[in-house]
Amino acid sequence: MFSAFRRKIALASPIVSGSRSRRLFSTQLHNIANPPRILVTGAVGQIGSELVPFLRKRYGVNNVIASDVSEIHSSSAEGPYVQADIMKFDKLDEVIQKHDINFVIHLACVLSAIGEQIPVLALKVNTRGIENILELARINKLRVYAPSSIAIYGPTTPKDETPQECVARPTTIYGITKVYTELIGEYYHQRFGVDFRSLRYPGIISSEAQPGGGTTDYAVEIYHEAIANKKYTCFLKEDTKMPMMYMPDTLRGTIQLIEAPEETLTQRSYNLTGMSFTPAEMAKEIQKEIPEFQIDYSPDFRQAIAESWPRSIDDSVARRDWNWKPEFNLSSMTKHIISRLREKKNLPST
Ligand SMILES: NC(=O)C1=CN([C@@H]2O[C@H](COP(=O)(O)OP(=O)(O)OC[C@H]3O[C@@H](n4cnc5c(N)ncnc54)[C@H](O)[C@@H]3O)[C@@H](O)[C@H]2O)C=CC1
Ligand SMILES: CC(=O)[C@H](N)C(=O)O
Repeated sequence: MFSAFRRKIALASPIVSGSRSRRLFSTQLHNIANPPRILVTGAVGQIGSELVPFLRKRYGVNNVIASDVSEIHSSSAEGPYVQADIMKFDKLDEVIQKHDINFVIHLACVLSAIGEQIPVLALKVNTRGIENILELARINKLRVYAPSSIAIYGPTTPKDETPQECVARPTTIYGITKVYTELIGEYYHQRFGVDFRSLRYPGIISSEAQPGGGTTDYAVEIYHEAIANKKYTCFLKEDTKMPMMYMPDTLRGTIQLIEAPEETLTQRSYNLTGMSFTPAEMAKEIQKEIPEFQIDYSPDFRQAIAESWPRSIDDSVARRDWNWKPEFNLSSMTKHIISRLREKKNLPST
């Protein structure tokens, strides 16, 4: 009876062993003759709006299909775009078949601050989204990259130089869903051979795209306000140190991980960081470029979230396994962003 049951299950969902499946599911991304066919979910968000053009430059415009629940897509991301809700399995399946997708970059999510305002939305979008993507990956033999976050860590995690492997008991709904993302991704990898990879991004800072409702958003808003109004009211206390990374490093690190040969990887989800600083340190750096800039502080509910996360991250395992090394620090990023924002607004450089 048991063997009949096993045969039935095997027919319904063809399970393959880890090593064979890794060969089956892996696509050599840098193979020019056979480029990947990538679906990016959440493509309209902060990371997607810069990652999509970056991927298109590397793999070809028509090989990267941007998608989001939103009807509108960024003007900078010109190329194929599909409106698709991550909760709708059949619609996603249709897009995958129609565009011959073999790799999903899953960015659709609800970030930490919005997550604490509407926990049930974050819970649904962030868990059902990854479940749908992984199940589609299992059935269609797709690769999956889905970012995690420093939000997987919580108050009982070591705060400084948080190691790759340590206690991950977050207190935000967003963090809980990110732990789930990592674990379910690892399960699909071990059980079904899906090539699942992830990076635990710190706060991502960009000059081009606006943040989408996170706790680290102050570190993006501050530059825009410094240029527009020469002052900023920060929603975190001045001494709240957090791990961060500039977008060009994020894009480079993401490509490095997704293109890394399978045999070099010792993890499915890697710690990653660029720098760590406080709002006061960031303000000081901005004042070197804009001496009149003023900052004041009015901490809100996001202070408690920030205090539950690490102050700095140990990403030595990523450095060792696939040669990760950030290029920007607080000073070089600040100079770069301010000159970029001035350029966009046709303002003189000093
Ligand atoms: N931006 C950051 O600082 C960090 C981001 N990450 C991760 O990177 C990924 C992308 O983040 P961001 O671009 O910053 O987020 P974002 O909030 O800017 O963008 C998320 C996108 O998902 C879309 N979306 C929401 N619900 C959807 C649904 N039901 N169906 C389809 N699309 C839906 C939104 O319309 C939005 O365009 C997420 O997994 C996030 O957890 C991790 C750590 C830091
Ligand atoms: C660190 C993150 O995951 C994100 N930027 C957030 O603040 O929610």
